[in-house]
Amino acid sequence: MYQAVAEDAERTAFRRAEKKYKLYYDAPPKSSKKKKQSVTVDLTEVVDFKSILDSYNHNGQLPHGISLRCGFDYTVFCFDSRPGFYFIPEALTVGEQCRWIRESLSSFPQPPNRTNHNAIYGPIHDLFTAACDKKILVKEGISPAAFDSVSNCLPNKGEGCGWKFYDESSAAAKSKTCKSISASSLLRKLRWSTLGLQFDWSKRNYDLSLPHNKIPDALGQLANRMAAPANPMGEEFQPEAAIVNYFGSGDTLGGHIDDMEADWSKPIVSISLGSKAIFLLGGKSREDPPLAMFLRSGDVVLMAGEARECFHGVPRIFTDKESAEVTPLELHFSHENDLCFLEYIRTSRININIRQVL
Ligand SMILES: O=C(O)CCC(=O)C(=O)O
Ligand SMILES: [Fe+2]
Repeated sequence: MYQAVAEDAERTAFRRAEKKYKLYYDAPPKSSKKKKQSVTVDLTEVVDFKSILDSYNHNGQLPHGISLRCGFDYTVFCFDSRPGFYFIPEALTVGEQCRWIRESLSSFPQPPNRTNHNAIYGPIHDLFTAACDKKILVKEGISPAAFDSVSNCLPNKGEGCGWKFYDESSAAAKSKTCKSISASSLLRKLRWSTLGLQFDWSKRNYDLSLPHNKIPDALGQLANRMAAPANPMGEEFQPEAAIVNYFGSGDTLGGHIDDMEADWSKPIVSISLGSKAIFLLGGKSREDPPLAMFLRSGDVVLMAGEARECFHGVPRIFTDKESAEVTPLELHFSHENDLCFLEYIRTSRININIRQVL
């Protein structure tokens, strides 16, 4: 039975590629002081658009099967075998990357935007600030007398969810008698937030009846500027929704197709921030062997037209110091007020993908 499941899991070319690049650890070290070592992966087949850009700028040459789209104020690469897919390396300046990292952590998870935490805790306000301030989220419902010392309590705007942030010291007592979780571990477990028209993960569709704010104008403008190569006739792209994915070490995004938007000629504009990742771009069937490529902080990918029908996913992010390639972000987040952002992004990746839904 187990054998059958294992074989099933490796059945398709897409699954095999996911498995090839996924993070595995060597057997645990004998001495507990030694850091656990990740298994070395053969990365020779991973397309590296950064080095393609460098050598193109140096000698004007491109590898076989990759071409350039001209006429934009940024460099756009395409795969000849995947029409509708566009790769814009280094599309965002470091300053822009830091701006969107800040927004992704401190404002995008704010209600009415929903996150993966909604299902358990209801809407949570100010998670990032609470994590920086080392607060604890505590389930309400025990004797308030025990909490005379509670200070700086954030207002609980939950829909009857009964969870509130408390200072660590006051929560220590409270946690003995009821459920609690630290804000920093909630931040680590943040996997997605949804902006604009709300995507309902349980139904895998947009729920237009859910309360929502328009996606921020500046994000819409950025998406529109980046979407130009996928809008050759200059048609309007209406950024109506965005899904923000948060990845920590070992997190992956399994192969999928985004098929809940009405007009597939419109691009999905996908922005990478933080640690380097491997992106797999398959074909229309999971049987088609996917192309693997690195995604770095500041890269933008567009999927439009035929590429909208292609399976894709993220089997790996690199969080070790040598491979994450986040030094420019570290230098930018050097002010003492930025320590929380710095600490988060050193070992995490954020992806913002912006969509026209209707
Ligand atoms: O994280 C990425 O680069 C891809 C995200 C994605 O495909 C999605 O959210 O649908
Ligand atoms: Fe996707």
